[in-house]
Amino acid sequence: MLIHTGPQKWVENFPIADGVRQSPIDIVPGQASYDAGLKPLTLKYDPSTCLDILNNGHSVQVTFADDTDSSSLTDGPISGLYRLKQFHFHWGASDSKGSEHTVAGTKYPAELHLVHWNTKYTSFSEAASKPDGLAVVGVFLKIGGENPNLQKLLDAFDTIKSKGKQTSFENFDPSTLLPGCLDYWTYDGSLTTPPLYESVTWIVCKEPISTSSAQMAKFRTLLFSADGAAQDCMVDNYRPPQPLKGRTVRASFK
Ligand SMILES: NS(=O)(=O)c1cccc(F)c1
Ligand SMILES: [Zn+2]
Repeated sequence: MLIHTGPQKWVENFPIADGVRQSPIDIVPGQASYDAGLKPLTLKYDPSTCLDILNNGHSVQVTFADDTDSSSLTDGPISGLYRLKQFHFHWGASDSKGSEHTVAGTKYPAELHLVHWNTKYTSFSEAASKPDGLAVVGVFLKIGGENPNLQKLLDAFDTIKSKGKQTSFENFDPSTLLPGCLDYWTYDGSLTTPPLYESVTWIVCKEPISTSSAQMAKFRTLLFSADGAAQDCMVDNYRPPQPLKGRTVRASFK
């Protein structure tokens, strides 16, 4: 029988799970502080840096070449240049849940995370444990029309169904997964999966992108389990909101 070691168990091996800047959080728009000093996000992605798509046993991840500044995040709430390393998703067993961040208690069916690391450090691995090491752009997915850009990812899922499978995935432009409006909330947080490092400047877009219910069903055909093991559907791979512990959430918009 299958034993799920969920988020409630993580504190035993990762005590930082009870830390002061854990993610995700519930974003309450009425309590966010508008900051006129926040710049618009500058996201410059080069599709030729896209390498492969992977089932890593807890999500589906698209990985990028990060040996140059070709795909980068600048401005917004950060200083310096952060390079895109990967993007991945979190989703639920049904369309009623799945996002990690919530907005005034509202859960979205899924959430996209675009993970960038600060080039003041020499690598993602070095940056991942530093307080200003990472910047993750979060984008909510809501049920609406079919998303043709998302479909390009979904079409690769049959070849990466089980844990550890990966396949080449080239010339994908992640900016096609961004909403038209890049208004955002930002706060200091953490990785939402172990090791839960408190190293992330979170940048959560206010505007969701669309996906269809059928496309969400495709996410749920992926497996947590490896080939040959008992099939365990990859669903509910989201951590619930964590205590704010006095943090301020700033808004880039009124
Ligand atoms: N879900 S997340 O906080 O974006 C994340 C978790 C683990 C590693 C990573 F690079 C990003
Ligand atoms: Zn994530």
